[in-house]
Amino acid sequence: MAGRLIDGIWTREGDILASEDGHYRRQETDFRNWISIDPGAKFAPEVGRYHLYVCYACPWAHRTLIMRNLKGLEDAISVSPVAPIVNQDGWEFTDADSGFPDHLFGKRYLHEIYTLADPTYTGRVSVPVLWDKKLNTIVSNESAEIARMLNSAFVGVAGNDTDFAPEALLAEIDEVNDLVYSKINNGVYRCGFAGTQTAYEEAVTDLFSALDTVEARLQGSGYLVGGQLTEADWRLFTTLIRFDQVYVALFKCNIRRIADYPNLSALRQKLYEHGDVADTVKFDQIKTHYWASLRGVNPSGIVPAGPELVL
Ligand SMILES: N[C@@H](CCC(=O)N[C@@H](CS)C(=O)NCC(=O)O)C(=O)O
Repeated sequence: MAGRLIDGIWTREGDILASEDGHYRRQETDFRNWISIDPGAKFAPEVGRYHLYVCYACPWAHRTLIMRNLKGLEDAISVSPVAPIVNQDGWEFTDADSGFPDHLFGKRYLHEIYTLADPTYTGRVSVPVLWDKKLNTIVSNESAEIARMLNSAFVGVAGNDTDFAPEALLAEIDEVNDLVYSKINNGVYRCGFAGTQTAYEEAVTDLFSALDTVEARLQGSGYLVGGQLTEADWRLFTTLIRFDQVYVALFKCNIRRIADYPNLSALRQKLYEHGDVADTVKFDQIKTHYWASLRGVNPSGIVPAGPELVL
């Protein structure tokens, strides 16, 4: 999207699409610290210390919003969502009246938050970002790791101590997460941002064969791992909820819809209705973000009226 920071200076670029060989590759993230209960840890789990910068449209940021919600961490960890449309200057805040202010610093762009943490930062400016108000720096901008920390590091601090990544199931959760990440969560982007017919066909075949695999895996208990609700289900959910509304048409993920898979539809419905999770799903922002921002795949920026939302 838009651009990136080079030695702390925002540099405009075109849309992120495929590499020269036609395949889309997601870049590794840079801030990889962990909040930990270990005595003497640099980042300790304290109420009111951390802040999440997110975009409601983003499936990666969505994981962290869901975990914050599931664990009852709303009062412990504050949030500033960026506006859903990305322009040439990257993710942007608005004034309070327009609904997307930076509650901590009143900045205009997310890249200014990255340079507060590291004035010479080089790299992509992505959401989510977990910010430490005490040390004034970024703890992490890797959603998988932020979600794990929110699940595991706030025991006794969180309003709800349900463990979505229990030790006994961890190996299997990680194994399912790997498949879901590479073929489904990131798989839809590999379809949408493919630059050649071959790269697209490879991605779309991988995507639908992985959807078939998880559909079969859900048969019986309705959950992916251990017959119980785990992080693996939540990580699949953020793609499922966007799929029929966006990915089918915009990213050409159109062999089948999630509505055509009974077990995946049931999981999508069940998780959407779980607790207050529906509050983290903002369909208007999801549609606006994808259709109006990703001009490389939708040059007009027109947001389609459909499909009808059946949930
Ligand atoms: N590895 C990151 C990826 C996050 C990511 O790609 N977020 C997108 C929004 S959906 C973003 O901010 N992209 C901006 C960019 O890469 O320039 C994570 O999972 O946290």
